Amino acid sequence: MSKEKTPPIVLDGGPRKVRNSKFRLRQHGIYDIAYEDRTSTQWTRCLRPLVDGLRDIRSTAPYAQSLLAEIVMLAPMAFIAYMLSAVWLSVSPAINLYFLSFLFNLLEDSFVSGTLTPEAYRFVAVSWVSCALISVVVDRMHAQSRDALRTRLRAHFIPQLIRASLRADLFSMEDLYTLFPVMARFESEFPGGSFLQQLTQLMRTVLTLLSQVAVLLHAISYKQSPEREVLMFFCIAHPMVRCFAPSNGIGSSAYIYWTDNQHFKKMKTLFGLTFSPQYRADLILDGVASSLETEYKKAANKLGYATDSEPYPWSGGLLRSWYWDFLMNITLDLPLAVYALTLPARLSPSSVTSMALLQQATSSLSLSIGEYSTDTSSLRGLCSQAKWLYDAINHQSSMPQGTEPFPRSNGKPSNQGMKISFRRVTLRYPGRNHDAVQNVSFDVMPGQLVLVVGVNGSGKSSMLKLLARLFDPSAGEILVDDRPLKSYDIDQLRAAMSILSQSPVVYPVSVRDNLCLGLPPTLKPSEEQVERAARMGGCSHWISKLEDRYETQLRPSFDVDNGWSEGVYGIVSEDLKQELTRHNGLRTAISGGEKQRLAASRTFMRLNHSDCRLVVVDEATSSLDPVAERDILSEFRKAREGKTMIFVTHRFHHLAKDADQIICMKEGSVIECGTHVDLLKADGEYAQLYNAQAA
Ligand SMILES: Nc1ncnc2c1ncn2[C@@H]1O[C@H](COP(=O)(O)OP(=O)(O)OP(=O)(O)O)[C@@H](O)[C@H]1O
Repeated sequence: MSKEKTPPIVLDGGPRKVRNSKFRLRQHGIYDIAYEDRTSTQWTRCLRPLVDGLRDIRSTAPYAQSLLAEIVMLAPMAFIAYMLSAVWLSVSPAINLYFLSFLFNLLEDSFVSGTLTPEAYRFVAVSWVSCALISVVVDRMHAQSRDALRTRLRAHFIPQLIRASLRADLFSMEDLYTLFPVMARFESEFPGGSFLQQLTQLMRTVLTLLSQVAVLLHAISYKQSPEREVLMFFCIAHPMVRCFAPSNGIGSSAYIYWTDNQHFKKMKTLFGLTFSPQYRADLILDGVASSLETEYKKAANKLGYATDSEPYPWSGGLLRSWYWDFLMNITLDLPLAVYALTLPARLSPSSVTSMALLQQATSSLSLSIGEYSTDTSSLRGLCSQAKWLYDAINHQSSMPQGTEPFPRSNGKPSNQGMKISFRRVTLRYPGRNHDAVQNVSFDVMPGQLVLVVGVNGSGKSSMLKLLARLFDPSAGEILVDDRPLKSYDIDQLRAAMSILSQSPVVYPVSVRDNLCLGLPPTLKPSEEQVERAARMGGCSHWISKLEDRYETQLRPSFDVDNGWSEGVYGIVSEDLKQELTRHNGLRTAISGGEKQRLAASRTFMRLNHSDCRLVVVDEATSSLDPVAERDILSEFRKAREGKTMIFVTHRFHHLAKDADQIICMKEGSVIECGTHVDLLKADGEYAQLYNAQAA
């Protein structure tokens, strides 16, 4: 066995300037970091972010204003309770500080006069305790009103985001997470909630700071000069240093980071493969599973001890220069030390109370200022969050939306199939260097049964995607009922189409809901109607074997956040774990063929109960046994009345003779078009494909 060489330890590198680049680079373990070089204009280094920030705030503040107004209107009482409680929680530290300084002043007076005033002590004690009690009650009120507001926010904004998201075209889908401010688990998703929280946080920090400064000034104003000035200086020295210290080693600039380390990338990929359920079966079937551990170990060994934690400002290599931390520490403790050292020379009761006050004041003020310096940058974030939410809600698809109703009221009666015309249509997918559909022209007349055939990758499915307007042609035009496809209201047009795709999906809902999704919202299908659709799609048999039949919850095709809320916090007993399992819904997995039958039944449900004028079946029976395939296709043929039907299939022998038109595609182009008899006579590509099947 060959002995692996121990890899070297990689230390962080300091900043380095890249020639002809406006970026500076530094290294953090396996990561490269790039940030903007601002050293040439030193004075703008501090001002620039401030000016940029103000400019941003100016442009985005109207969004924040609208969002705030919308939140207030949603739940005025909860909002008032939330804000009032926030105000109390902000000023209560200052009130405590006030009582503390009051107490110290009482102490001083007692020392000087030699008499105690019990009423005054009682007053301070009662007020202090009451203040703490009020804070407990207000804390609860704050949490309750926050929860009430969040519930309203979710109910109000999520439907708007759903609508906007479903309007997005496939090009924007790639940016879905950038466009839509919903990334976390559904349970923690409250659009506008973090805006509200940050707004309150900001308000609380400013109020806390102001009230503490006011109380301190009030307390210090009782002292004699120069003690008053010394106290003042000591109180603000540390918070000021804290305020001006850069937040990390690259100042306040934003930065990017990446890694080209192949070993790390391999480890990440192997980890992802192992823990994503989608790959589990394939890993086992392909015999890859057994080698994953060894491969991971090999990659980890090659990576060695290089730091692979992501470069956040608080990780070692990116910390600010050491002297800032030194200055912070020394300003925190030194004033107190100096004060204490000089104390014996002028010992007085007043000096003792001053020291205690100084200690309390310095630490609480510096804490507030620390929070303040973090929160001011979030004023900018706060406004842009509001903008993000509104931008998402108002997101428009990059495909222009038509307004013409479908079917047109003055057009053909809706019991006729759809007429479809392709006119020199070309489609090139973004980032591809060849056309998936090239200069294609044909007409499908209302009510025709059309067969689209061709070898893999010849552009059949792409043509259907164009028809459903998942993509728009790069050139040419598509007409529906002699009007441009683009001119129609896309939702109404899609409602008149039923497309059964190559890889149908199972939704994370019950069998019944899987069948009924996509029906007009007002329709409440009866038990018989659901069972009939299931029968037509060949599902009755396997559904009858399920314990909960139509109510069985199905395991989805993709692991999406589907609202199955569950969780464990901390270490729980076995009994608790079992109780949780009892509450978790169990989801049933179904086979590939059953999925296709389910999807076919869903299509039949739509055919039977909605105004559907075009049915497209795209290679949707590939996992079915020949008998099931024949039965389903025959059900489709029976349901032809008043509909145009397009079948895309590689196994077309039992459809060919019934087809009014066969379109044969190759490399994105239509190379033959006609009836089965015509095309066999022509003895071209179609005849070859047909004869290959018959053989
Ligand atoms: N979303 C996409 N993005 C980029 N290229 C795509 C996309 N979908 C398909 N293609 C490419 O377009 C070409 C045509 O693919 P299409 O799926 O339309 O062929 P097909 O005839 O339906 O194939 P099959 O019979 O295998 O289903 C192929 O080269 C394919 O790689």
